[in-house]
Amino acid sequence: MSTVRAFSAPGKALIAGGYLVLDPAYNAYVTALSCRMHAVIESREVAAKSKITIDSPQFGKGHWVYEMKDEEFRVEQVEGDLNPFVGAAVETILKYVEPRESFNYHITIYSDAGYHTQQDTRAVKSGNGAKQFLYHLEPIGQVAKTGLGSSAGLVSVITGSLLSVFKKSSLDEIKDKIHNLAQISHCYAQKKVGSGFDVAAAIYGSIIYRRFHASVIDEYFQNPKQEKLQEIVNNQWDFKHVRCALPPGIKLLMGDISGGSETPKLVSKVLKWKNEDPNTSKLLYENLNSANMSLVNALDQLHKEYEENESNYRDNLNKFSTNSIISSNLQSLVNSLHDIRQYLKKLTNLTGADIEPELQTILLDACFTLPGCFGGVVPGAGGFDAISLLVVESKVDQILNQTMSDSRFSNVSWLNLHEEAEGILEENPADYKDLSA
Ligand SMILES: Nc1ncnc2c1ncn2[C@@H]1O[C@H](COP(=O)(O)OP(=O)(O)OP(=O)(O)O)[C@@H](O)[C@H]1O
Ligand SMILES: C[C@@](O)(CCOP(=O)(O)O)CC(=O)O
Repeated sequence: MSTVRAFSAPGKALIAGGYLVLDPAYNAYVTALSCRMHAVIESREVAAKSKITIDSPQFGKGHWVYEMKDEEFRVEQVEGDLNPFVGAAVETILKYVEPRESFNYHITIYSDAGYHTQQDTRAVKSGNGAKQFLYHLEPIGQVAKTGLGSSAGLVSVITGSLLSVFKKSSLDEIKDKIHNLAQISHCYAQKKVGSGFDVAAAIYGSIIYRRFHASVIDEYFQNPKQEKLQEIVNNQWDFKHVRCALPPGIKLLMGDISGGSETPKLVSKVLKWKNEDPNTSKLLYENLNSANMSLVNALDQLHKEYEENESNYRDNLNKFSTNSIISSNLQSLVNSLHDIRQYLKKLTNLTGADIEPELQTILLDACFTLPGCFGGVVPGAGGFDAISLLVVESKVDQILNQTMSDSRFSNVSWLNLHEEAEGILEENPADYKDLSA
């Protein structure tokens, strides 16, 4: 195997399951996106001390060096500002692998344009033209993010690339271990055990996801010993990640509202209300979950319809986009998106958290009148960040044109993104040459 290898992992949109995904009782529907995080890893001549260097050349001060200190596999950062996600990924992997031989790995990170604002950037293409990335002047912490899960992608590609080279393995052989390690590192960097759907999507791609129990990771945080880490990472975790993808001809269209939301604040309001009113919240969660599962079921039925009779399926999509007859499976898709919104709106009113605020309600209602639109939701934690629509693929250009001259959509920027259902992948290192010059 060559000494240079490259990996990429996708960003995500949580289409159904916001808030519920924090509870291992419920399933969520997560779509992996064409916006990906990349890592190119190279083994360099070993110096006096074993070390790992990480460069993120698209951002100011994007340079971090970590040295391994002793037989305890302790790591010390010797260059660069604090980056908790990079630090946690490096530290955790070294503790897990316990490398006995000296090493000197150099990782270069590249992130696709969709993760961050595109203002004040310069585009740089790789030598063979296969990849293009935007370069910012500011350090990463000062560049506005879009909420597609850059930290989950980052931790996943660092973990994936390092474990692949230390174990001299292909990704498929060690994917579950990469997942477990990345979840632990991501939680450690965030100082809390979250639902983990963003890391799971970075590793496994588009998935129906049910979270692991927080105790799996808490156990290690309480006893952060090497043996404990190895035991936990090597165990089979009790969580669900079933591959999924949108049915053919149906596209996810994401619109950026650039309003910004503070997810932790929204989550703490919802959890406070849930504790204070367990009966009402239980009923609402159950109803919201039924609507989420109706969406999953409608998408599944549409896949089946396509497999059974493709021309009939395509005909139904065409009829829907010309506002004529609507097939029962497409009607279920429309109904489920509508129901999800009703319950999210209820959650908004009961908790006081701006999950589907009035402005988003007006916008989503307007979207529903667009040609070929099945409906849409506020993805993830909701708020003023973004909207996600499901639309007939062949109508996308018409939607983009029509909304350009319609004042109801004046604060929406349609994102140049689509579903790319694949999780972490090995890439061709030649595609990243001459980028960081
Ligand atoms: N290209 C990158 N290079 C280096 N560090 C990065 C890069 N992208 C993200 N990070 C790290 O991840 C942090 C952002 O993570 P955070 O979880 O706040 O946002 P996100 O994952 O993009 O969005 P969200 O969690 O809302 O989906 C940055 O401050 C930085 O530490
Ligand atoms: C509200 C929550 O369920 C989803 C947050 O999703 P996002 O980061 O807004 O895509 C919280 C979580 O699962 O981390």
